Amino acid sequence: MADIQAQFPDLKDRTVLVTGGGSGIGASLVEAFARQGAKVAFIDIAEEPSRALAVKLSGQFAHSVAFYHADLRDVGAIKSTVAAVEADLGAIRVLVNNAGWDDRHDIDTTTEEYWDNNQAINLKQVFFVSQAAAPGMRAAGGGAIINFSSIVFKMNPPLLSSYATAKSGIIGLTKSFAGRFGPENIRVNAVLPGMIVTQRQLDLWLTEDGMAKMMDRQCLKRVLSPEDLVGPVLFLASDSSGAMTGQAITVDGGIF
Ligand SMILES: NC(=O)c1ccc[n+]([C@@H]2O[C@H](COP(=O)([O-])OP(=O)(O)OC[C@H]3O[C@@H](n4cnc5c(N)ncnc54)[C@H](O)[C@@H]3O)[C@@H](O)[C@H]2O)c1
Repeated sequence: MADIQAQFPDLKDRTVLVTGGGSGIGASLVEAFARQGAKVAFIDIAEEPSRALAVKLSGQFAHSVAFYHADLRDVGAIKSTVAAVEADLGAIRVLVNNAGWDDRHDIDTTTEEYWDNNQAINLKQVFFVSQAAAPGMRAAGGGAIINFSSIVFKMNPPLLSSYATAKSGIIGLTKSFAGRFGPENIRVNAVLPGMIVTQRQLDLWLTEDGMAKMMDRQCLKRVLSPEDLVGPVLFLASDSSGAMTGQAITVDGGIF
C-alpha cells in the first residue's frame, strides 16, 4: 500500500466533490482530500457505507466530510445534489468523476435497457455532473475536473463491451471538455487505472489465477491498491499540474 505524504497547500479549504466516494478508490480519495484540509463532499448511492465513512472521517481533519445520497443515473438528482453541495460548501473547485459500475455482460444477452443503464452510470452522469459543477467553477475563477476512465478498453475485454465503450468515451469527453473549459481556467484530465484491488473486486471478479496473469503483465510486481490513485489525483487536482489539461494518465504498474 502506498504511503502518500505529499502535501498540496493550495488544496486547503478548497471545495472538492468526489462521485462514488463511499467505497473503493473513491473512499481513499475522499480521505486523501480531507487530509489535505479540503472541504470534501461525496455523492454515493450506497447509504450505509457512505454514512459510516463520513462519520469516521469527520472530526479528524480541518473540515468534516459531507455525504450526499443520490442516484447519479438521475440527471434531476445530479442537479439538485450539486446545488446542495454548493449551497453548503461553496463553489466546487475540484470535481472527481470517480463513480462507475464494472458489471460483466455478454453481447448475446445485453438488452437495450441494460445498455442504457450501463451507459447512464458509466458515461452519461460524467457529462451531467460536470455540466452542473462548471458554472460555479467558472464563477470562482477556475478549477480541475478529473475523470475516471480505465485501461480495460484497450485490452479487448470480451464481457465489458458497454463498460469499455463508456470508459473510452470518457477520454473523448475529457478532451472535448478541456477544449471547452480551458479558456475559463478549468482543467480537465483523465486517469486510467489498471488492476486496483478493492474488496468489491475481490468479492465479485478477481480470482487468484486472474490476478497472477495480470501480475505477469505488470512491470511492478506488487498488488495495486486504491491508495495508488491518491498521488496522481491530488497532483491533477492541485495547481502543481496547472499547465496540464486534456491529458490521460495511466496508473497500472506498467502493463505490457
Ligand atoms: N478497481 C479497479 O480495478 C478499476 C480499474 C479501472 C478503472 N476503475 C474505475 O475507477 C473508478 C472507481 O473504481 P472502484 O473499483 O473503486 O469502483 P466501485 O465500483 O467499487 O465504486 C464505485 C462507487 O460508485 C458508487 N455508485 C455506483 N453506482 C452509483 C449510482 N448510480 N449513483 C451513485 N453512486 C453510485 C458505488 O456505490 C461505489 O461506492 C470507477 O470509475 C471504475 O470504473 C477501477
